[in-house]
Amino acid sequence: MDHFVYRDGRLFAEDVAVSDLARQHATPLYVYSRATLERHWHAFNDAVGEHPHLICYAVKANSNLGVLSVLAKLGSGFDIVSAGELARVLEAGGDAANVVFSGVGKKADEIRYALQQGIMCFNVESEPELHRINAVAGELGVKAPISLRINPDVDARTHPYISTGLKVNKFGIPRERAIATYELAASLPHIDVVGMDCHIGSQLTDIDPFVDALERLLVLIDELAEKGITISHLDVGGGLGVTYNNETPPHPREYAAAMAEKMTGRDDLKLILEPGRAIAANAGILVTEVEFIKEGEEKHFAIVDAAMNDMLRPALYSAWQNIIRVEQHTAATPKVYDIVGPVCETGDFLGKDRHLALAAGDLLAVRSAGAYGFVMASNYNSRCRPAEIMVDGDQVTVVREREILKDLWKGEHKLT
Ligand SMILES: Cc1ncc(COP(=O)(O)O)c(C=O)c1O
Ligand SMILES: N[C@@H](CCCC[NH3+])C(=O)O
Repeated sequence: MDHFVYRDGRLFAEDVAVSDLARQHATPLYVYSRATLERHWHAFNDAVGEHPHLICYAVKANSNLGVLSVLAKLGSGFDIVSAGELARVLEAGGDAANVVFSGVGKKADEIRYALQQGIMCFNVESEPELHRINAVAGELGVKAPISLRINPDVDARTHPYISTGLKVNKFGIPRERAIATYELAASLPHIDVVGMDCHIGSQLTDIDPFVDALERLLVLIDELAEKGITISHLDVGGGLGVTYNNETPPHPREYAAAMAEKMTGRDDLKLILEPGRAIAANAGILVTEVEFIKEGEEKHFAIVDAAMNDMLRPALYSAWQNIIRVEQHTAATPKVYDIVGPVCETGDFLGKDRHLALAAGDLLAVRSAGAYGFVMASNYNSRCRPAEIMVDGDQVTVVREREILKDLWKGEHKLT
């Protein structure tokens, strides 16, 4: 069941009319649905079934405190890539003991903070990082729990910018060096080897590369055991895609069940999944207002008040996001529009060649905007970043206020 639906020609987020939200909170505006977040998280968690497991939501997809707090209340774990993300998880009520720390460039300060908070595990991406973690843990007089992120060299068949599991990618430790690196880790005094990890890319729409990667890692785990190194968890990363247009990714249930099935007979190996997009993308929309209709020589443009600084995916990856009217009724004539923002870049568009009936003042919703939407927003062109709102039934919470840049115009804040 979708929680962004039309009723009597008006788009609703759960039980609240999106046009009412836009009027009250101004546009551009991100709107999230609590029920959708919960449903997606449960789809993963329930499908794994009895096998010991933990869903570690990838915070980078959407680190809004309201979103994190919904997931923390469900007992979710979290996959983080910075100290900032850890601070957000803790602020939202998440448990450090359920946090895995990924990323190729962890700084010593970040490692120290994560150790002090007692995270579950560092997903280590290189030998120098291993030495750095060992040194910081030594200073603190503790042992750092680690897993190695292995690059399984499988083709995720996704956009080249978001494929991470190939030899040419900067991520992980090559399969060929895995055993030697584990032996190094096991020899370091302040390292505790607890797991193995991989993440092969994002927006995958096929199940085969996931299964392939998992099988390759299980072979490695058995080889490791023969060398006397036993681990207690296998983290297969995130990456499950969603439907933006006509993609047909497996359902989270199907994906999680397939992963769990491969773990049959290995009850001492906890399965960790790190979904981000598949939990958050379709739990959010970006609402924007048409400022002007501009007739070009060869194109019709709808200039809207959201831009690439609010939603970067179309500009960065030529990503296609569905754009729909917030109120279906209109007297306008349908035309083929480029939906563009006010930023001074030719690449500033939310959608191209969209068949829509539009007039100035109309509200539009960019769908599937809950993941890699606000988190990739910037202040480019000194624009304010949008407010973010959580809807729960008929309840509305402003979880992030619009920035105060507007107050600059009134002279109420000093520029720094
Ligand atoms: C290590 C790691 N885990 C999890 C994710 C989440 O990926 P996705 O949002 O595609 O599920 C990412 C991003 O691709 C990642 O780099
Ligand atoms: N930001 C990307 C995905 C990157 C995944 C993170 N490793 C997107 O919008 O699709």
